[in-house]
Amino acid sequence: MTQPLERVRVPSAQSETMTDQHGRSINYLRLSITDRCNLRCLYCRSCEGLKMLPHDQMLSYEECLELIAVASTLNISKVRLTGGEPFIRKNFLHFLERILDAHPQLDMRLTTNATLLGGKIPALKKIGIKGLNISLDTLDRAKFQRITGRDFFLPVRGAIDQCLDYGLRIKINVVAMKGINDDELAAFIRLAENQPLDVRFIEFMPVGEKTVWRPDQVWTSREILQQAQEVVQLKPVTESGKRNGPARMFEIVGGKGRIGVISPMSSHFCGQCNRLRITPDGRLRTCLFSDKEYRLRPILRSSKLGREHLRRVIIRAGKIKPMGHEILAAQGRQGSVCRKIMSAIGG
Ligand SMILES: Nc1nc2c(ncn2[C@@H]2O[C@H](COP(=O)(O)OP(=O)(O)OP(=O)(O)O)[C@@H](O)[C@H]2O)c(=O)[nH]1
Ligand SMILES: C[S@@+](CC[C@H](N)C(=O)[O-])C[C@H]1O[C@@H](n2cnc3c(N)ncnc32)[C@H](O)[C@@H]1O
Ligand code: SF4
Ligand code: SF4
Repeated sequence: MTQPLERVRVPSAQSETMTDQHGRSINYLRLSITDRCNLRCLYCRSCEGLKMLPHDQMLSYEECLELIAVASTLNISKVRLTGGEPFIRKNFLHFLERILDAHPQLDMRLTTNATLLGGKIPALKKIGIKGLNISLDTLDRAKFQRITGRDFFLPVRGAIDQCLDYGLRIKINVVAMKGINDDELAAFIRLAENQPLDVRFIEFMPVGEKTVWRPDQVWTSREILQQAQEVVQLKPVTESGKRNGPARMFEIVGGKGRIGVISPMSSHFCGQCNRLRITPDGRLRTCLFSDKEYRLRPILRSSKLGREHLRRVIIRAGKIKPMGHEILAAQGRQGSVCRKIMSAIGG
């Protein structure tokens, strides 16, 4: 249950670490810079007739920079840029440069479908990007077209090889779906065995009111790991120090890369959740699964309300961040857990 915002006390220190009512430290922001995408992935935004945000409702790069500046005063040390497809937004590379110029210490990450990466990899490297999370749910060209609605498998596959040539660290995100890509486990394992990259299988989540998700399509992490162990020997990666996120990673004995699982459906990691999300129209979403959002854009655009006000709203909202698995449990096993679609949240 959430508390009304006005009852939450906010300390007035200039730089502070955010901790929520469950004792979770918040130090990671996922900033979605667009709801637009050149793919139509069936698990994310397959529905026809999607309404896109008008441009004037999307945060400008200046407003995003202001948000990142405010986040850095709250000891947010990691910012992931996502979308929609972030590379679809004009002057995105220049925006990345501006972020790193202003915040050289920031751990800045990107999640992309890699369709538009071709030719940009040397520039990314020069800007100081060390790695990319790339979505790829199949190693088969025809199936790629069936899942994403577009025939862009070859450019994506090429971009992954080019990233590796340039020494960028690659994590491949595979949405694990029974009846769709569960016949490709061995092929993905071979990819991680032969290349120095991570392949992470994400359990299919029922996000978006028109989701095509069905419970019988969830290919669980437990099943994936059991099946993987029939193909290769796996050694759990034990995290030294603080937990780095929801993925559980495994080395492939004798291989170059690793495989991992992200299990939002079967073994929730909400107790360690350290993240906030900002939607492209500047709404703070404190949990992926909760449609409760806090409108930051009017504050950013106000001539009267300043940075301190923005900080306070973020701190107050962060304080009452929900436990997403409780929302999922309350929703039952049939429908979607939240109304907004993934491409409008950022994953
Ligand atoms: N339910 C839930 N799913 C998440 C959360 N974070 C990530 N995921 C899922 O995992 C996917 C992969 O996330 P990425 O964008 O690659 O980011 P990440 O897992 O934080 O990546 P790293 O920081 O590299 O570990 C997301 O798109 C979501 O589908 C979370 O907080 N809650
Ligand atoms: C919304 S996309 C945005 C970034 C970029 N367009 C991409 O695909 O990497 C971020 C991540 O969300 C994941 N995702 C989208 N819908 C999902 C769902 N229903 N269940 C699990 N993961 C999902 C995608 O696989 C992707 O890795
Ligand atoms: S998962 Fe990414 S690439 Fe696929 S439709 Fe969603 S936003 Fe686009
Ligand atoms: S479901 Fe919500 S609380 Fe749980 S890990 Fe995801 S964002 Fe965090």
